[in-house]
Amino acid sequence: MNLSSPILVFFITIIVLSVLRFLSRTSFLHILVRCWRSFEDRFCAYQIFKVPQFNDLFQENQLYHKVSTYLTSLPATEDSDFTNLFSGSKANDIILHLDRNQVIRDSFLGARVQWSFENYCEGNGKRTLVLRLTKKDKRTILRPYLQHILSVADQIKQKNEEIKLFMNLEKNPNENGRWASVPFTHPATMDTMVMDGDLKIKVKADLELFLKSKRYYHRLGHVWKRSYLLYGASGTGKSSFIAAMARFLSFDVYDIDISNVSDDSDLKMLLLQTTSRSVIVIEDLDRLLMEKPEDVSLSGVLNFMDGIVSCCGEERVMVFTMNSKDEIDQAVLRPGRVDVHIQFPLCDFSAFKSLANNYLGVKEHKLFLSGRRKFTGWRIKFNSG
Ligand SMILES: Nc1ncnc2c1ncn2[C@@H]1O[C@H](COP(=O)(O)OP(=O)(O)OP(=O)(O)O)[C@@H](O)[C@H]1O
Repeated sequence: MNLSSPILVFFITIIVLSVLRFLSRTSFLHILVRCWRSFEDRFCAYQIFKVPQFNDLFQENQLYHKVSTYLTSLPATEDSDFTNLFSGSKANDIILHLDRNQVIRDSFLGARVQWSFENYCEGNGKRTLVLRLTKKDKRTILRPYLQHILSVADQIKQKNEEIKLFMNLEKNPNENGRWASVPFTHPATMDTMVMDGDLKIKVKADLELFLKSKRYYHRLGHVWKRSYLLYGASGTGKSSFIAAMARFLSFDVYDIDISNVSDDSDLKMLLLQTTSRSVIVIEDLDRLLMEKPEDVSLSGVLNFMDGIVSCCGEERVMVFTMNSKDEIDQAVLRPGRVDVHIQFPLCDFSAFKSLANNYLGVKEHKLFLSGRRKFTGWRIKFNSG
């Protein structure tokens, strides 16, 4: 035995005595609790409410909607032990939805995260999505991860081309908001619209330019919106053209029924509850302005058209229809309020032949006169941009 052995024994004895003293003061359970707490302290949680609390507008949280779309697309949802099945808007379409308290794991840039659907108000089904991740990863991945989710959800929406028609059916808001939605199934597209070919190209180019002009609008300090006036006699294809525009843009349609609007602030609230990337429609604006309804004032309508209150959302196309704009005060249609005017003429013979071809597959008929196809009466006027 050399000299270091007694010193070693001395130190080992001291350590053993200290551990015994520590254990005599602290029960094993306490140690376990401490370990668990320090493990839990590493995590943080974020809640995404379906309808934000204290939101009098009952406006659905778009982040909730997009995160649900994203989670539904993950293979982990299919692998989950308990998943709800729903039919989709298309035939034979099946949608998976996680059940309450089921957990789904995902990873992003090497970090692991965990999602769960939870009810924050037992009984009435108010739902929230909870994201859990470590505090260490929070700083580096939270924002990029959420941005990633938003862009994946947008891509899924575009791929599915599933657009919705929203209608304001009742005057009083309820828990689900002011808008009721159904899948938008109007069959009109830019291809099926019968109109002057040049005009169709101009409209498509205008819409495409609008989509790319976010920076331009921001630089000028304008709300990123574009307004169209479609005018012409009844049955000349204005509503079909709105459907074709929505399909071309893959935007949802919000069709405002003024008779279900209780006052100017209700009109504002409806606009606030529309989402970005949408077409907002007021049909028969001329009738509305002539009849001067009691509930909604002219200034309420003009503010709506200016999009003053729409500054909290972006990428909106507003469409107003009229039978005729002759009697309308020019201030209502001034540039900025309405950017593009498109006239829809009565059907001429060449338009009739195209419609017969589109709807009935009749290309030639003995009653059809030969001659060049020329559409007459279509007119487009750009007020701005
Ligand atoms: N230019 C067109 N191209 C394709 N279809 C058209 C055209 N014009 C009219 N139609 C067809 O005629 C029908 C009536 O058209 P639509 O409802 O779009 O007209 P509208 O101008 O909106 O009428 P209203 O002002 O009464 O609402 C639809 O079935 C539509 O498909």
